[in-house]
Amino acid sequence: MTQVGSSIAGLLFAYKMLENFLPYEILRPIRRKIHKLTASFDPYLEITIPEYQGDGFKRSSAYASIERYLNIISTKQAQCLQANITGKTKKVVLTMAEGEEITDEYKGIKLWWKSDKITPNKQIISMHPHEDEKKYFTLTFHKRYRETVTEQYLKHVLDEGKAIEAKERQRKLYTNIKRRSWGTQSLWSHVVFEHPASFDTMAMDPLKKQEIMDDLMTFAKGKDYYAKIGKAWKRGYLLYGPPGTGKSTMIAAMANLLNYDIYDLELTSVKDNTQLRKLLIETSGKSIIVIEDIDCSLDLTGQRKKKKENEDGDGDGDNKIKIDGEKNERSQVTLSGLLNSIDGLWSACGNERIIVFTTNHVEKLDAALIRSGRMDKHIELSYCGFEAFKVLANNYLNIDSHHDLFEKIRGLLEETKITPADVAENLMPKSGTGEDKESCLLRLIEALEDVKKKEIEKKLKAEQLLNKKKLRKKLNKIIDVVGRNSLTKTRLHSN
Ligand SMILES: Nc1ncnc2c1ncn2[C@@H]1O[C@H](COP(=O)(O)OP(=O)(O)OP(=O)(O)O)[C@@H](O)[C@H]1O
Repeated sequence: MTQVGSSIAGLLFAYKMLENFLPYEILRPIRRKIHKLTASFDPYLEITIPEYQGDGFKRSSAYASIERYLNIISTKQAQCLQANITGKTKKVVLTMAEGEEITDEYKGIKLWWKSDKITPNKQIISMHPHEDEKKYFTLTFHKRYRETVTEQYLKHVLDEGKAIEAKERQRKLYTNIKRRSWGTQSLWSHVVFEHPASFDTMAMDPLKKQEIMDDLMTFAKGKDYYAKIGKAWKRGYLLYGPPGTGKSTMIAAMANLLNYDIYDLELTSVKDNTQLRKLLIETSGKSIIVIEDIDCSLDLTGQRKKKKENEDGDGDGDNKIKIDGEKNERSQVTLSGLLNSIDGLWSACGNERIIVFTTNHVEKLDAALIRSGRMDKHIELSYCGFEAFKVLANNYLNIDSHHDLFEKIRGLLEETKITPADVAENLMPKSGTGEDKESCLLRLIEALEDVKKKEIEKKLKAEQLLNKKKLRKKLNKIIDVVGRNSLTKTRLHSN
């Protein structure tokens, strides 16, 4: 035993010496051999998770997830931490420093994690892209727990790490910008998505709001359910209503609730159906694909348009999108192309995606576009009611339940059609004027009374116009009858 021990010690010493001269590729197999030799005497097992896998070009996602998981434990345990500043938000993320060891416990099993790195000899030239730093984690545990650790614990660590990653990751807002030449590079460009909208601040009927939130949450948790029923994990929402009723705000609130990215698809910038399909396939999971004002992007007057184009000799059997570019370039995207691309997306890579169409004129949309299965839920966003107003009063003026002017406002809201955007505009205190809550509410009352007056005037005008039309119709009838009578008399006379 003494001899074996001293041989191992000798080998380890020789290995340490070699470490300074040999490149990582040669060191690795030697290291493995030494491990094999020592393992037969060691009751503990070791698993190594390197930062870069395979050809060394791609950072291992397992390493990233484990890093997130260990960050939580190491913040409490490690003696030496490394601070990293992330992204635009300048958030400080603490990770365990190299050489640090921390312990974890799972179902009564004790486990040791160590973060380490190999710094190769700088004099040796290597084509390896990450040569200067070879980080890795080692997990050590007793041999008798091999099964539980490899089959359960590692899965638990990866799942937890992924969940933390999803929570912490910066979400993105992607847009497809119009290009002068339709190149082959990625068609999306992105910025960090940091919209403050939430369902809490959405002004709408609370029951309807809850229903939408429940629907979204059911979808997000529905992975197994969608797999069970054999459907792609996706859901389509159609948001419709007049301008300023919160359609765009709701999309931001949806993304914030689910922690999804947003792909804002500008159809008028898409060259043709092939490019549209490419754009949709390039989108990632956990995302909301948005086509705003779909009635404006796509000529959806269906058959009428087709017929007219055919009459003009310009028809090719489908509706096309117009691009108002410098050369008035015309997009070749068609309605059927859009439908096929959406359906194709689900069959090709349809996991965890939401697609949202918005429109101010739902009646203009082609039935095929908004049928169930494509647009599963239709949500109407309408004029501001009293419940919605209360949310805005709380958002803008911190009035959480009641104010003496509320009753008057309730009455006026019942009689008028005003959008939440207009209500919000009137409730916002003007900067530098030192306006108090009451002044803002009084300004809203004034605006509501103004809207009411205009609506009455409009109604009166419409009534007058209708009466005029009716009168004209009556007069025409009388003239007609009188005319016919005189004609009959003349005929009788001449006979
Ligand atoms: N329901 C709402 N709840 C909270 N704020 C709202 C609501 N509706 C509108 N607003 C406010 O009005 C502004 C404009 O709303 P938004 O852009 O969401 O309306 P929209 O329906 O998408 O309009 P458009 O059809 O013109 O695109 C928002 O910035 C938001 O502050």
